Amino acid sequence: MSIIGCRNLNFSYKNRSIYNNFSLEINRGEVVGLLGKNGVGKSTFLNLLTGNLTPKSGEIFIFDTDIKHLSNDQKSKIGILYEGFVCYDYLKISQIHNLYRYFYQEKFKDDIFLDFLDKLKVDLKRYINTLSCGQKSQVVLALLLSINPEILILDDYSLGIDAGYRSLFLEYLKNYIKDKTKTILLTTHIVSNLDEILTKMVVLQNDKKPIIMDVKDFQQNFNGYLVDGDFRDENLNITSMLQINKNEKKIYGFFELNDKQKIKMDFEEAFLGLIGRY
Ligand SMILES: Nc1ncnc2c1ncn2[C@@H]1O[C@H](COP(=O)(O)OP(=O)(O)OP(=O)(O)O)[C@@H](O)[C@H]1O
Repeated sequence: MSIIGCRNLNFSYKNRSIYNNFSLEINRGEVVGLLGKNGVGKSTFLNLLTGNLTPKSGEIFIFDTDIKHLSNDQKSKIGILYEGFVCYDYLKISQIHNLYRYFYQEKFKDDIFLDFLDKLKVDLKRYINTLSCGQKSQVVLALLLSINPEILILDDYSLGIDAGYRSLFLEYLKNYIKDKTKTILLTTHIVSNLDEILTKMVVLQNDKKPIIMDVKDFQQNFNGYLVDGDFRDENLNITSMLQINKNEKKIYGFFELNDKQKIKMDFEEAFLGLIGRY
């Protein structure tokens, strides 16, 4: 049973088609990155998934249930971070904390929230609207993790947060998914170290079919090579090319070239090799 998915999804904004017969299955325990350049349709997918937008046609399901028919109990097991985090700006951190405790009762994990807030080092009496963008993100992410949802949907979780907090949050996420009962679907523009938690990547591309693959398969089969500046091979399916100078360039793709120098790549470089740098 897939826990999140869509079948033959079609969606357009007026005449700009974003999804064209898009199908996706995410299983329980997977951590899926919905990735791609600005404007390819990442937030749109999350908005379709959460019912904020309605598709032209196709089915969208969560917990194997059409999203139109999700029960309140099913909804309470989903934690969503919207891009730019809609948050109760006019409340103090302590008030929003109490609100969540009251609403989620024993489901709310106080220790997780307080542990995060301790690292944030701000007074709980501060109003949310007096916090910096990154601090607001930290409060919202702490609230989300504290309700311990079965499904976590994070739209651009890295917005405004610094490298230290991002790495702390990734550590928490690793712990959160350890028993393989939780599922995460996230979008982000910061892909460095993402391979530490992602199991699957869904790479959306303008006017092209999305690439859906396991991160391990991507890392094993995607290569980059340093070649001569004038290298050409019409038979190679080169996903992107980076001219370094007149005599050298890097080429990337799902191919093996035994007579060329392979580039040692981290996930970020491989990802840029896949989608191209602009
Ligand atoms: N309400 C709207 N009306 C018309 N076009 C829209 C609307 N919302 C988004 N778009 C367009 O649809 C495309 C997909 O937008 P979306 O926000 O899903 O992209 P994204 O991949 O999340 O982008 P980013 O990485 O910049 O957050 C973009 O080209 C955007 O300009």
